[in-house]
Amino acid sequence: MTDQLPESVVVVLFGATGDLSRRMVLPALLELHARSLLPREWVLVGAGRGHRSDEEFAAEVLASAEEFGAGRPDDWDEIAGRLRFAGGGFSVDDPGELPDVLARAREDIGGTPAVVHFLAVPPEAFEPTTRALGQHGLTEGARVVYEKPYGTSADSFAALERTVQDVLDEDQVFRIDHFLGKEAVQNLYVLRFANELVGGMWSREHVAQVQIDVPETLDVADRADFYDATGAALDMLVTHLFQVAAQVAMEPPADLRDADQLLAAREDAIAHFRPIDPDDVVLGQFTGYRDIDGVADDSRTDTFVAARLWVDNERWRGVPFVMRTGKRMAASAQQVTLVLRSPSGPLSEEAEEPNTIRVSLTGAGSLAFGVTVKTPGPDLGLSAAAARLELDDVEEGDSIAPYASLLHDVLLGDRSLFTTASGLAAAFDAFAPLQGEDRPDPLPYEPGSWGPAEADRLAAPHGWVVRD
Ligand SMILES: NC(=O)C1=CN([C@@H]2O[C@H](COP(=O)(O)OP(=O)(O)OC[C@H]3O[C@@H](n4cnc5c(N)ncnc54)[C@H](OP(=O)(O)O)[C@@H]3O)[C@@H](O)[C@H]2O)C=CC1
Ligand SMILES: O=C1O[C@H](COP(=O)(O)O)[C@@H](O)[C@H](O)[C@H]1O
Repeated sequence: MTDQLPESVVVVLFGATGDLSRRMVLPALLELHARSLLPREWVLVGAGRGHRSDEEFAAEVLASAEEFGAGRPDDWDEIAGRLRFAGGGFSVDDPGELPDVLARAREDIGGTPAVVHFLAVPPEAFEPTTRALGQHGLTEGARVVYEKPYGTSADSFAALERTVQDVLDEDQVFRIDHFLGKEAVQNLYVLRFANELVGGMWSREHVAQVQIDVPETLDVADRADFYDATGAALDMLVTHLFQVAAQVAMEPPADLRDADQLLAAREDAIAHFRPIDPDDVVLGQFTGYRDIDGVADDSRTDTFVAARLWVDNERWRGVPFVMRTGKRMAASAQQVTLVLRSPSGPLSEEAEEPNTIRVSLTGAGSLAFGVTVKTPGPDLGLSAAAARLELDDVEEGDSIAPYASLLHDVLLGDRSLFTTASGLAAAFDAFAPLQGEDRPDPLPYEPGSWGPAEADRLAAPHGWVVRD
């Protein structure tokens, strides 16, 4: 890690016209600019297969800021002057306008700006774009950011990885999983390692079950093609939920600020994931999904997945990690819950609810303790209660969006919040049984519900903590 921003940078955003760019990447870049976290000189080159003038692209960037970011920046005219578009596609056979636009951007900035290529394109475009970067001499000294899913199976992951290693050195490669950039996901290890109150509970001695629950009310109609080819398990489980599980399960690195140690700790946790037993998985598909334009009439794609994962190491042996996510569900939440074992002693049988330590990953996050208290009054009755702390309720705190945080790390060369090749290989190995012939059929569920009732058995005996 260099720990220093480069003097100047050109960011090339492949897929700049797409959904992810509009909703997350462009607002993140503007957030970094507003917070003075970009190099003094920077240029953004949007790259795509169609054609646009720089002015047309600037209008799209502004629309993205107004819809998904902080609105029109006060210094918009200055920002607009930093935006370029390179159309005509980018392949091994034909690099389109990119080499020329990039060369002009470098000239405009002067000196030798750093270059970041951000691949916000569908997964099938990762390999051809990587090869084209090599073919057209655009890799030297550059950093290359890959979106997720980085591979869609153990085999396709390995094939992509071979191409990437052919063309790039590992320290040039940044594989994004934006859940790792969330403030609250980083807070998981701060809460644990800086507080005995939390960290003291962090093992099978005290924890009966870990829940990682990300229900979404969101629809998929505006990205049906992508979604129908992907499904909930690939889109969310083997990616975000596994990475969060690794963040929970990892052994303490000696130095949390050492990127290599943090990466190794997360990787080691994933290496202990037992391959998922298909009997420990419930897939679902919401009623009406097959009527969406772009979805096959006989689609078996899962829009819901609940799974029970076992982490075979000393700390977690025998503790189920139960995970759930889906579209068109009853509510949106992103919550990690440690469900604690019952205490021994005189009131051990009486508490209605187990103690919980709950971390919400939404926004800047929150921490809540579910405890049992005395019911106020003359008798010794017991009630369930919760104490909650907003994690951005901290003096001088100013939370940062995940993509802004991760893009900033790319500029610094800090890879600690990115995934590694061996971590992803182990994740696909644990996931593989779900891609074989034993994959369960998706069960129907009503939009606005909590998914198929069958999924409740996976969270027994406590039940899903996130509920009505
Ligand atoms: N959307 C989201 O919420 C999230 C998406 N992601 C990941 O980000 C990536 C992009 O997702 P998203 O923006 O939704 O996808 P889109 O389908 O919107 O595609 C992005 C852009 O990529 C270009 N593109 C499409 N197909 C190809 C192709 N075969 N070759 C080269 N370029 C192509 C298109 O731009 P043009 O026509 O201008 O060339 C398109 O606008 C994916 O890997 C996805 O998994 C990750 C997290 C969240
Ligand atoms: O990667 C993805 O993440 C989003 C959820 O992200 P968040 O930033 O809203 O937490 C999910 O909706 C999408 O399906 C998936 O591709």
